[in-house]
Amino acid sequence: MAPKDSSSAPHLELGPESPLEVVTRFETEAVPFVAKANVPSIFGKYVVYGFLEKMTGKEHLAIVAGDIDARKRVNVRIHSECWTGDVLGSLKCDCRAQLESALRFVGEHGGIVLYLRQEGRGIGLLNKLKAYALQEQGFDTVEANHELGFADDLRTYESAVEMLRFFGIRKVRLLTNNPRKIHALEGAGIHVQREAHQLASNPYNLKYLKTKANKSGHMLDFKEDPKL
Ligand SMILES: Nc1nc2c(ncn2[C@@H]2O[C@H](COP(=O)(O)OP(=O)(O)OP(=O)(O)O)[C@@H](O)[C@H]2O)c(=O)[nH]1
Ligand SMILES: [Zn+2]
Repeated sequence: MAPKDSSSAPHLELGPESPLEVVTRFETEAVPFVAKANVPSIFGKYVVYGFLEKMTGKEHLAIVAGDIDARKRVNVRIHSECWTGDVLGSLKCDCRAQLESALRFVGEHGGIVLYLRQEGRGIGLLNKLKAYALQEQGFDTVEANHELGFADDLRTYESAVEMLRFFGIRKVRLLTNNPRKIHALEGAGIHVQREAHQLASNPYNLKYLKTKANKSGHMLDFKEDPKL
């Protein structure tokens, strides 16, 4: 079956696949592709593909650099929205540093940054601010979520999987320290080779990073600065 709007489908080198898989790729109703445009940025030149998660109305983005050859392993970063980090440059987390590093990496080597609109590990920005207020009273990231009645991490990666399928991608070099992202993709049949994605810590995010490592299973290798 032909894509609904063949002019908007990406120009990709695709590997051999069954007609069923082709249909599946273009009939992804849950998170359909909506629009794309060139976006040159201070980090590189990208084509930004927009997708709509119909169930929630969330607008997810695939920030693509270079030509994607879906027969090969593709560099991918899955980034969850963090307004405080991404926009404000907050030092309380490592999000902005990771986003910039990933954008530069794919800008140089080719690949995709999936920008998922699941702020605050899925609790939303206002609840994240409430969690930050609790953290000022001594709670760590996980305890603050629990205090507010949320689980540790509400995020899911089905939309990321659908977006990767849109591009026909089956093998990724995933820039992450988060085992949940790896399990989510592998559970969906995508082969994952992990690329560590750890940036330098600072005095404001050290506790946050240690909580990631100690409570959320993140694969972080701390070289503690004795001055911190
Ligand atoms: N609830 C909550 N969310 C936070 C806090 N600090 C940062 N976040 C959110 O955590 C998410 C970080 O997502 P990612 O950049 O994908 O990072 P990650 O899940 O730690 O995994 P990797 O960076 O891939 O290893 C963003 O949605 C942030 O808004 C916090 O204190 N509480
Ligand atoms: Zn952040």
